[in-house]
Amino acid sequence: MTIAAHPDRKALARIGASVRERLAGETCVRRLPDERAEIYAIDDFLPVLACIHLMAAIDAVACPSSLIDGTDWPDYRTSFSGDLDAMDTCVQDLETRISILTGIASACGESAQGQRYQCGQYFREHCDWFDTDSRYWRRERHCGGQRSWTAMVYLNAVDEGGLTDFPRMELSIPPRSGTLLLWNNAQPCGAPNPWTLHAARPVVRGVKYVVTKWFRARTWQ
Ligand SMILES: O=C(O)CCC(=O)C(=O)O
Ligand SMILES: [Fe+2]
Repeated sequence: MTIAAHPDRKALARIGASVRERLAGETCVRRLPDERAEIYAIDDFLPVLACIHLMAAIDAVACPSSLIDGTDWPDYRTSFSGDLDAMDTCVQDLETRISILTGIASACGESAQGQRYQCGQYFREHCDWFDTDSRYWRRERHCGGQRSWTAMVYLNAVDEGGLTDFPRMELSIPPRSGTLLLWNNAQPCGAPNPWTLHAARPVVRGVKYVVTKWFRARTWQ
């Protein structure tokens, strides 16, 4: 596919530039050391009490995780997950913090999804951007289109394992309570960025909790 042909490319290039500019002015934000993808970490993004509340909220909704393409590959994503209550004030506070930081309208974000990995559980290598040649894209293109940025907050530290790896760049991020990881799923030109391939490695000791917000190029519905 030529660069110009990627769906939502112009919107993604515009969103990328405005988030980049905004983050550049934030001293608390550190960019991970690889030019091939824009990945940022912000420590102490969420207070401990909010993390504790959100872990309990995840326990209340967690069911075996599914995959966006609707396939049932039992070994691909073994975690438990669920959409968090949009009326929960902690969830709203998290969403507001992310929108203030990034400047991306909350309306472009999918429901906040909580995820729990128990011992041995993982999420194998995947990209968060959509494969626009797939069947599921016929549905997703009408629901806000391509994914722009991913914002994921770790709610706790894990005794062993549970790292988020970007294997194509040899980056490894250990979970830490309250740290936000933020990455652009697109390249500066707005085409999907294959370097953003990532995985949640198996938890070896402990339990891991995260909340993920995936943003779209347009309003999510
Ligand atoms: O749990 C992780 O470290 C990664 C989760 C993830 O890839 C996602 O929510 O899209
Ligand atoms: Fe992901």
